[in-house]
Amino acid sequence: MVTPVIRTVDLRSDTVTKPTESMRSAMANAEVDDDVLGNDPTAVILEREVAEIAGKEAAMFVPSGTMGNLISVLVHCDERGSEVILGDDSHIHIYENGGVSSLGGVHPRTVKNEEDGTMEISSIEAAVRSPKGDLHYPVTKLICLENTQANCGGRCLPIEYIDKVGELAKKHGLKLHIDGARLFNASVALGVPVTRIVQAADSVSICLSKGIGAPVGSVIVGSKSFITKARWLRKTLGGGMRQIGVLCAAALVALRENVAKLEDDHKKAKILAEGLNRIERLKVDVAAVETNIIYVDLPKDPKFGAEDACKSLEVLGVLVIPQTTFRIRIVLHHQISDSDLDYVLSCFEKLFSSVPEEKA
Ligand SMILES: Cc1ncc(COP(=O)(O)O)c(C=O)c1O
Ligand SMILES: C[C@@H](O)[C@H](N)C(=O)O
Repeated sequence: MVTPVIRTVDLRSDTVTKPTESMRSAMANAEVDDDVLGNDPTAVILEREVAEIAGKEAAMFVPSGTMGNLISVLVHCDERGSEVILGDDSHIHIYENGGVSSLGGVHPRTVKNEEDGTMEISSIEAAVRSPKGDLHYPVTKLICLENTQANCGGRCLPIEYIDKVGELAKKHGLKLHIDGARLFNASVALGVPVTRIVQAADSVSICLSKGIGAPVGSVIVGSKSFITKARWLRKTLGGGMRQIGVLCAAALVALRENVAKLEDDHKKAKILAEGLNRIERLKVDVAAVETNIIYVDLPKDPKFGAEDACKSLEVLGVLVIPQTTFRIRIVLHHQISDSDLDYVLSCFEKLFSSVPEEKA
């Protein structure tokens, strides 16, 4: 008999949040206009606000972080035979369908992501290929970082590190892009303003639809000339949108109301990580939980791996996703309550406190 679901706690990602009442009201009342034929007035307000938050000249709303990264890479890598240096566990390389290559013809040159989300600076420099180099080689145009680094567990890149990569980029005449899908999480966790974190970057893609809970969208920031080129590319990719003020209004509410909630997401993540780590058969690197992402390592039981555990947790109403064969990813967000945490812990205890019955 299937245990009745007592409640549903959705920890699959911070992309699962539902628009708040204040967002829905703002959406309903948004001032709008055609953003292809002119400028949607609410989009203009949002773009100005995010450009100021990031300390960059200009900004542009895009429907997804994937499109934000793609446009940014393609603006910087505007010549055939261009190469981008990025982490081997970066979202651009792993989860964006190889768009930089398949759509942009840009060659990815991966460098190992360390556990803390960085790439060794010496390895980045060794990967740079110069236009004066060997006839066999593509030409490096861009370095991409990711802050926080999602696949390393939401780790924050230190400011000093980003500045050093920026210096390296300048030394070799390269540009620096930051995939800032969870940049607000990094800013809150580091206690450093967004402007300072991205100071060395030529462009940044900032998700509004993740931790701060907008229903849709990201914003890319950079110089005025970067955004002018980006706007053309967005249209080329079919991203020219009409009355986007409906979406931008919700994003403005997210910016103004939800950045302040991120610290609590991080606190909840730490509490849940500590609780899970107390369950004997589970292992969590609690010290590595810097923001809202937790990795839970399961016993290496081929009869009950991450996929099986996620299915069993789903029956209890806890929604999480497998990260690897024996690892589960949990992502906290502002619509998770303290009592949800207690319930999630009880479900993991129910599942893992006893050694599973030999499966028939
Ligand atoms: C680090 C990172 N970058 C980019 C993206 C892409 O954002 P979107 O899902 O809006 O395309 C995501 C996840 O969604 C992400 O986790
Ligand atoms: C899976 C990935 O694309 C998404 N950005 C997430 O973290 O949920």
